[in-house]
Amino acid sequence: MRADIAVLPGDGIGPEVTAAAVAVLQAVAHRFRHAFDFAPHDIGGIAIDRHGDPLPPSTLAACRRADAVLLGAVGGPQWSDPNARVRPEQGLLALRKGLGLYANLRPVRPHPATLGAAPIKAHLLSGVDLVVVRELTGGIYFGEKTRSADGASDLCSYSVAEIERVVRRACVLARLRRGHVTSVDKANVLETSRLWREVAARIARDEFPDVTLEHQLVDSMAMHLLSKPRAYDVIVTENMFGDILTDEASMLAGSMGLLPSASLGDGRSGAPTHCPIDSACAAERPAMDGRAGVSASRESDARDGRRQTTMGLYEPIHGSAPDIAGRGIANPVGAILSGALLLRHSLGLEAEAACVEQAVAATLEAGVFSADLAPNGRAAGTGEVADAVIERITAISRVPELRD
Ligand SMILES: NC(=O)c1ccc[n+]([C@@H]2O[C@H](COP(=O)([O-])OP(=O)(O)OC[C@H]3O[C@@H](n4cnc5c(N)ncnc54)[C@H](O)[C@@H]3O)[C@@H](O)[C@H]2O)c1
Ligand SMILES: CC(C)[C@H](C(=O)O)[C@@H](O)C(=O)O
Ligand SMILES: [Mg+2]
Repeated sequence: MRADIAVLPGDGIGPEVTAAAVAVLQAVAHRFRHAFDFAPHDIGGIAIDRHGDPLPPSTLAACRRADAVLLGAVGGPQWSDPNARVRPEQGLLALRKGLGLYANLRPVRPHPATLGAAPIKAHLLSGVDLVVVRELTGGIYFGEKTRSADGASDLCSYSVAEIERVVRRACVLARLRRGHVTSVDKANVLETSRLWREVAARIARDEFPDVTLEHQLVDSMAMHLLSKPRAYDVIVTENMFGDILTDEASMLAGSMGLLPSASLGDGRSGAPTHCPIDSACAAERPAMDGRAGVSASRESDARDGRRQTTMGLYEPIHGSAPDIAGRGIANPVGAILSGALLLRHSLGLEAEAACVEQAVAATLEAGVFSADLAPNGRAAGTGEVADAVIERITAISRVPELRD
């Protein structure tokens, strides 16, 4: 297969983890005889420095043309002056909005080998397997912002249609997992949350009678996520709650550096609407330790009849980590697993995606840990972790069921 992948390394550790993810995707292309073209483009702080714009029109146009976009991270102290006219983060938000990527999937499946790095008791973590579906192009992030001498405001608004489409995505995903959706809101205080709850309840009742929906207030959700994380399957929530809850959820896995994400819309403009999550949902399952394996994913292919793919943006959930940038010590696993999601959701390459996920799992099992996971032990650098994954891609691809 030929594929054009736009690569947006961004700032801080973004270029370091993106280079690792690209190296892994190149190894996949080599092993499975694909031709992936990687074209770098500026976004974020570096784009402000070079173009005066955190999302230059040339970057957005290249992303629109590409089959998929791989992004590192944006931001950093040099662009964080509160009075700055433009900020790196605006580039990322404009990209998500510009590409219509309203559903952000953030799978959380702690690997047994990294449980020791998590600040939560290990017995609470084994078997945790959840996906947060974060609404990504609405809410307070995109409402009108005002600032005057005596105050400031950020408007939070949601339309019915914005809530319907993301809740539908979550329900479709749940249907192919354990059939359970937790909708998170703040309906005891916010009007947008009361609408969210009403719409979520209607969609689940009318369109997904086979899915169990529960509602949870975001403050107590933050607590339950740590005290009973195994209770959750699919969590759907608005933009800002999803941002905060997923950084919290990274502590279930052991590090911010471990979690990948896929941001999806309805496909290219003009293309028929379909749900890429249909085919990808079961495939979220092997994300960290390969327990469900390739055969489960192939079963899902068979159910779907054919692979469904869509353009998407793939990025680790972490930021530019200015405190460790430039030292070659960042954990590239979140970026590498984002590359696996890219193979699955945008290129329809399930066996290749599972191969990357299994190679990451085998790397962690072998104790190849970056500094965030091995504070007192011998830590592997960013490139060493990537090399270890690449080595295992070759080894895993000798397993008969993974041969193409
Ligand atoms: N998607 C994105 O581009 C994105 C996401 C979050 C934050 N940011 C930006 O990043 C900048 C820094 O934000 P922050 O410090 O709040 O969050 P951060 O995610 O950059 O870092 C939080 C902590 O996690 C650690 N960390 C993050 N990723 C890691 C990795 N791969 N390996 C090892 N350790 C890792 C960092 O060292 C830091 O201690 C800000 O400008 C923020 O806006 C960007
Ligand atoms: C950098 C920032 C705009 C971004 C967000 O809040 O969406 C980040 O925190 C994330 O989680 O991707
Ligand atoms: Mg965030």
